[in-house]
Amino acid sequence: MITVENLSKSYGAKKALSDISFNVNPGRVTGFLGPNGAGKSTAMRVMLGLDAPSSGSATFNGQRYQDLKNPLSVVGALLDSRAVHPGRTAGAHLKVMATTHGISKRRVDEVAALTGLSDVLGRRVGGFSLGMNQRLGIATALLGDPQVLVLDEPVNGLDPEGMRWVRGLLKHLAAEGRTVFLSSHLMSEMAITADELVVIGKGKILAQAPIDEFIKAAREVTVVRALDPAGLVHSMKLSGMNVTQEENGAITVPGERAEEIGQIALSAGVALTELRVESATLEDAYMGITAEHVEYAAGKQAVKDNS
Ligand SMILES: Nc1ncnc2c1ncn2[C@@H]1O[C@H](COP(=O)(O)OP(=O)(O)OP(=O)(O)O)[C@@H](O)[C@H]1O
Repeated sequence: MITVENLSKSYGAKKALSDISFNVNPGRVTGFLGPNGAGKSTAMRVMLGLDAPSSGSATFNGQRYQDLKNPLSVVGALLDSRAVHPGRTAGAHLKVMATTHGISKRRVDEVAALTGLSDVLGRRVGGFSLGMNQRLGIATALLGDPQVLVLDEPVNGLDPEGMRWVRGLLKHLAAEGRTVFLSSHLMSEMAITADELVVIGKGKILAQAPIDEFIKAAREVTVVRALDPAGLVHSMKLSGMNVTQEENGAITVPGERAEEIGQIALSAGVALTELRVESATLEDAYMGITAEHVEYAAGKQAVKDNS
């Protein structure tokens, strides 16, 4: 379990994190989503003790990362997969990490096999593709067989097969009861990987919810087409519906209203050619919430400027 409480971080006058609080629970994959510059990497760096918070705290099962006796066996982290010395071989890197943290050499072979790196352990990291670097970063994070994983953009640079592999691995680790926390810009990937979402914008938490609820909260729309659209729109408006006629000829109404529209069409004697409810996607929900945040911020700024 990761607990982030009232965490703030400023770089000079720049507030990268403003009083953020959230929990990341075991047994689930939790996605950390936010636009560029939202504060995801800063939050992860502070959580892992690489940057000091201005105030607040982040703990792993109640302990700060800096206070953990065997950090690699509690928290596995991937922040920048290119941070490994390019002249070192992948095997040497993993062995050094294992030796300095009291982890057996056998575990190096296990994580290499798990991440598909067994055949390239003798190759220098400088010649690795971004995808191979990511695999090495994930192998390093798994070395200590940790209960918690904190991964910044783990699928960055992976091909579709690699992405599928990471997705399967993260779901498997969560199913074993581990806490998995990852950031990603890839909305489609997050939609099929994460169980839970924490959304951040401009250093503030905008939402934390199970991904299904998050998407459900975004607006659904009922789409209808008819042989006599003008007649149907007239009848729908008489019933008090908030109707929009789209340029492509479709008629849309906010919410799930298919049954009511079917009844109205029947009473009006209008034949329907299409009637369906369109659900929001993760991207719709995300764009909605981050756009609202931008509008809100602009409003606040305008008030400030006028005062
Ligand atoms: N060392 C630093 N010095 C000054 N400002 C910083 C520093 N690190 C981050 N920032 C600023 O803090 C804010 C948050 O940055 P951060 O890298 O955490 O965002 P992010 O959500 O990870 O973005 P991205 O998705 O682009 O990686 C940004 O405005 C960034 O410019």
